[in-house]
Amino acid sequence: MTNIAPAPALPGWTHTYSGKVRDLYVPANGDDRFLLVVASNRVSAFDHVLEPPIPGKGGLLTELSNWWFSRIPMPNHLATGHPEAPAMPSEVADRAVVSRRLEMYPVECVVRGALTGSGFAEYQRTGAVCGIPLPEGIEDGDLLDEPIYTPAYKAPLGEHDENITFERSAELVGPEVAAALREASLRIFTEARQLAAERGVILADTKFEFGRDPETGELVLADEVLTSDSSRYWDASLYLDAALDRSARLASFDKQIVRNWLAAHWDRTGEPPALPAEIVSRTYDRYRELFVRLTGTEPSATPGA
Ligand SMILES: N#Cc1c(N)ncnc1-c1cnn(CCN2CCOCC2)c1
Repeated sequence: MTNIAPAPALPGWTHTYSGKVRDLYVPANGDDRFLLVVASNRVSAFDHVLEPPIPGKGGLLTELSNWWFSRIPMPNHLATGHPEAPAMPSEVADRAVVSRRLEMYPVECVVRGALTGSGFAEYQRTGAVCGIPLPEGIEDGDLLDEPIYTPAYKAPLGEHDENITFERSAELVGPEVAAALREASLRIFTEARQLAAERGVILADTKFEFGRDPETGELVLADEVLTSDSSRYWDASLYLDAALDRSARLASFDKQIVRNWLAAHWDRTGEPPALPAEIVSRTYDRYRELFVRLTGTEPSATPGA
């Protein structure tokens, strides 16, 4: 994976981890109850972090995730209003959250309302996804009659997550927690899909992460929720236009522009080429379009900020 720029030093916080697109910090005073999750402007595709960053992306996705958190009726990891939460560093205030530090479950809780990507690939190989048998004849991008829960084992950074069966997830986290993860994931997906549909947007699939609060023991929704990085969203009118080819119908509101440009300009050997300015701006515009469609408002942060 491309060497990523070092995470910025933030007063009062110690950098502890960098993923493809996010950086994590713990309080410098050793308080292990909190975590700072900073969304970078980095964009990744084909397991590479690309250059240049997309100005405004981190702030927009953080705002969208927080918008969803406020509409999902279950405990979440945000430490907003916690009397002892450390201060938010002003340098990243528009693209970070101070969160409760949880005991994270090693399960990516994926819910699919349509079949594409790794789920469709597994279906083509086996006729099933995560041990769930599906009818014959499903084509890439087809909507499923009912959403399916298709968990994955959270692989270490740089490795691919591994689709697992529900039974395997129960071996990893215990049967009660596995059932609670499945129930919560399907419930949240169903409600979010309905809200998106009312706005002309198809929520095709998404990935949730949960943890256990060490103080209360409760199940807590963590990470980012229902963003363009953790989900596939399609425009409903395009999806239903049979005159369009598949790629146009499945025009997602995320980095598909980046993937398409890379597919045409990179042979997947060596490091990927830098993205042209036009691709950077068009990608931001797609993130912004989804934000406006779902929330009905413009994102607070602007790319130049
Ligand atoms: N959100 C959140 C959150 C939270 N609220 N509490 C504890 N951990 C996390 C968290 C966020 N991302 N990751 C994956 C990165 N891990 C870093 C360590 O190594 C394994 C991967 C964990």
